[in-house]
Amino acid sequence: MSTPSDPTVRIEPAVASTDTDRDAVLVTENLTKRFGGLTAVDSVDFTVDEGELRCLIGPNGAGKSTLLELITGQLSPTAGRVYFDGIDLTDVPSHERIDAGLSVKFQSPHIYEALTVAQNLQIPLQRTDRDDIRSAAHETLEEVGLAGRADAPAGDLSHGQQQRLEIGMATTLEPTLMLLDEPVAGMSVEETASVADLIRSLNDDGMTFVVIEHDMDFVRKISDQVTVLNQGSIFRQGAIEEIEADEAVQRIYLGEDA
Ligand SMILES: Nc1ncnc2c1ncn2[C@@H]1O[C@H](COP(=O)(O)OP(=O)(O)OP(=O)(O)O)[C@@H](O)[C@H]1O
Repeated sequence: MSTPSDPTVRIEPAVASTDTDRDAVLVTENLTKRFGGLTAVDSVDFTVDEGELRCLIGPNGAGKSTLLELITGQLSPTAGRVYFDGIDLTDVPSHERIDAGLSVKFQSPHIYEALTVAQNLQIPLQRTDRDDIRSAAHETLEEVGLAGRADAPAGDLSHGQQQRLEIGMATTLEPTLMLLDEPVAGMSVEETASVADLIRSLNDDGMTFVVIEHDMDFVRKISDQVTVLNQGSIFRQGAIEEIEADEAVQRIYLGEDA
């Protein structure tokens, strides 16, 4: 568990979930979100262990983004709890969850187009206690394959390069868990392959991931374990081969009742 770098951040009381496994990084219990009469996330018990690279898939409107926003704190649940490293974060604001080791990259890039690539990386690094911000930014540029573009305005990068830059910005905080919402949407085959390589290499180095994705070729490249969400509930969980061969999963994607 990362220690909050900001001394003003207090995450207490530290209430361990009864269902938290020793190696579980993320546990949701009975997590529920209603929008009026619509239950977007319905009593979800979702566990991710340390070191996992879990993909979260499901048809449009299944509740994937809502679940992610409940985990990051962008949304408050109607019911249920969110535990991170055994600590109850349900009522902790989202910026404090970042300090606790939870990073998120939303679907559209959130970068500063007028700043250079290196300057963009320096922004999150200022949140850390590192005193070698310039060299840390360059290390990350190497990692995300953008070393040659350090001085280019971020707005000049391709869509795929911007996504890699933003993943790099999130990794500078050395999160315990990285959440990515459709990281390869709108990318070329080559760009998708480079993001897949980056995620795999960060995961090989020990970073835990939850990745929401529709592109099944990409899911196959990066993940062995997949969770399928349908109508707000966990529908299936298992190895990618089993999930793809599951006729009930195929039916929900066709909009048929399973
Ligand atoms: N702020 C909101 N207000 C009302 N309804 C919402 C809100 N956000 C999401 N919903 C509804 O909740 C359900 C789940 O939406 P969500 O975006 O989480 O699904 P998703 O699985 O991420 O879909 P997609 O793959 O299309 O992005 C949908 O029916 C959606 O219309």
